[in-house]
Amino acid sequence: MDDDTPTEEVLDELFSTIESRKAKLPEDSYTTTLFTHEKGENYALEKLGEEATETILAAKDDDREELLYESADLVYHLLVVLAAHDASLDDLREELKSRF
Ligand SMILES: N=c1c2ncn([C@@H]3O[C@H](COP(=O)(O)OP(=O)(O)OP(=O)(O)O)[C@@H](O)[C@H]3O)c2ncn1[C@@H]1O[C@H](COP(=O)(O)O)[C@@H](O)[C@H]1O
Repeated sequence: MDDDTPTEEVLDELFSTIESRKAKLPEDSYTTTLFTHEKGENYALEKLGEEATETILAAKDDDREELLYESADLVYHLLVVLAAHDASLDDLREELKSRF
């Protein structure tokens, strides 16, 4: 990811990186471990659940800094799971927009 990426483009840049990792599976990538773990998709789903729990605990503790940190972990793992199922960020945007 590029440090110069405008803040409003961060999610697109992150999702694009995740899709690239899924296609190329570079060895030195945490994202690759989520796509290739011996436990299969369960590993990424477990991580998603852990990050959701950690986000909830941060909110319960009223710890704003920790809430933002864990929310970022949660969103990253959610995007990996969406990519694993060939769902895109635009698909997610459309779903959200359909609820307006
Ligand atoms: N946004 C993230 C991101 N958020 C969280 N994580 C990783 O998710 C993991 C979270 O796991 P945990 O909270 O359980 O922490 P842990 O350190 O693994 O501790 P354990 O519980 O496993 O002992 C950590 O290893 C984090 O590094 C992320 N890893 C990568 N990204 C982005 O993905 C891009 C590609 O990363 P690579 O695939 O590694 O190249 C990077 O440039 C980042 O922008």
